[in-house]
Amino acid sequence: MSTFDTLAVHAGRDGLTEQGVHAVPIDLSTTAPLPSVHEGGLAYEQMATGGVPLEGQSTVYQRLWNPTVARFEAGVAALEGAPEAVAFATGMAALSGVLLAMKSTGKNHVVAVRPLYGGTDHVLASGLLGTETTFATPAEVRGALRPDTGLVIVETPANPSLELVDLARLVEEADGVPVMVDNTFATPVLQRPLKYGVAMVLHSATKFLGGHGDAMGGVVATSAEWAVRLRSVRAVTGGILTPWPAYLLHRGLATLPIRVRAQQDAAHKVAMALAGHELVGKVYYPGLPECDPLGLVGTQMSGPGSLMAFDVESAEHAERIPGAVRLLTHAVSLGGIDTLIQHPAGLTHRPVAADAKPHAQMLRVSIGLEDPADILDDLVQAIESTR
Ligand code: MET
Repeated sequence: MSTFDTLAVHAGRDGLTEQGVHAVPIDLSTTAPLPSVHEGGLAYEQMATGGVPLEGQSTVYQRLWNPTVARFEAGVAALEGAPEAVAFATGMAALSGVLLAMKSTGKNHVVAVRPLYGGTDHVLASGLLGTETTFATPAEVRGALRPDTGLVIVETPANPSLELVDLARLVEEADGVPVMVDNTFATPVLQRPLKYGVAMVLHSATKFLGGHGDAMGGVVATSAEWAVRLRSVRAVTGGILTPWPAYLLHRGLATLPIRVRAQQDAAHKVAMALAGHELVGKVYYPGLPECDPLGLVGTQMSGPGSLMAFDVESAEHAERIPGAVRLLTHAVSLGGIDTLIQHPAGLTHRPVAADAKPHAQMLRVSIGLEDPADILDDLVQAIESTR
C-alpha cells in the first residue's frame, strides 16, 4: 500500500517501462484502426454504453475513450480512494455530466447546499439542464428530500466564502440519496470525501490538480456504477477531456501534495496578517477558529487550504483593490502556483440570485507559491492605496 505522496507521483503510470518510455505518451489520435466491422462494432457498443475498452480492443474514437485521459483518471481515482474516475473537458462539463447521469436514473430533483461556485448555482437555479433544485442548509436537507430526489450537492470548503460542511452528517441527512461533493478547494491532499459515504467527488481539475493555470478539465471520482452512467452521458454529449490537457493535469498530480501544503503554509500567514489589518473586516479562512465552528479542520480536513476571502468596508473599496495589485493577478480561477484575487459578487458569482450572492464588500484570494511576505506586502499596498 503506497502512501498518498507516492501515489501522487506514480498513479496512472502503469506499463510505461514496458512501452519503453518514461514520460506519459500523449496519444492524439481522434480515431483508431478497426480490426473488423464486427469487432469494431462490439468495441463501439462497449464504450457507448459506458464501458471502457477491453484488453486488445480498438479504442474506436477519442470521444469515447483515450489512453492519456485514462491515465489522468487512474491518478485521480487513486488519490480520492475511488474505484474509478471519469474526466471531462471542464469542471462545468463534469457537473453537467453528473446532472444528466442523475436524470438517467429516472430522478430529476436535486437538493443543493449553498454557497456553491456561481456556475454550479446558475445551472441548478436556472434548471437549464431540465433538473429541479431545492436549496437547503445542511440541517434542512432531510426535509427537502422528495421521492424524485436523485442527488444532494454540496461544496466544502465552499466557493467563495469557505464555509465547511460536515460530510458524515450530511450523508446521514441525505438518507440514502447519493451525495456529490465538490472537492475543488480542498483537493484529496486535505480531504477525501468518499470515506464518509459520499457517492461522487467532483473537481474542477483546472484548479489545484493541474496547478499551473494552463490546462482545463473536470473529473468525477466515484463508484463503478456511477462511472458507467457518467461515461454513457460523456459519450453522447462529447464532453470528454482531450489528451493535451489530460497530460498536463496528470503531470500536475505529482506535485499536488507539495504545492497544496506549501500554498497552505503561505495562506495561513497571509490570513493571520489580514485578520489584524485595520482596513480589513471579516477574514474567511477555515484556519481561523470562528470559520470552523464544527471543528472540521484536523478531522474531516487535514488542513485549512489556501483559499481565503476578506471583507473591506465598502463595495466601492472592494472593487478598487483588484485594480491596484502589482505582484498578484486580478483574475478568476484558483489553485495555481501564483496568487489571484477576484471580486465574487461581480465575477465568479455574478449569476447567483441576489438573496444568495456573496456580498459586494468581499474579495477572494487564492494564495500561490510566492513568498507569503511578498503576497502580503502587495495585498496591503493595494488595500491601503485604494482606501
Ligand atoms: C468564470 S468564473 C470561474 C472560475 C472558477 N470556478 C472560480 O471560481 O474562479
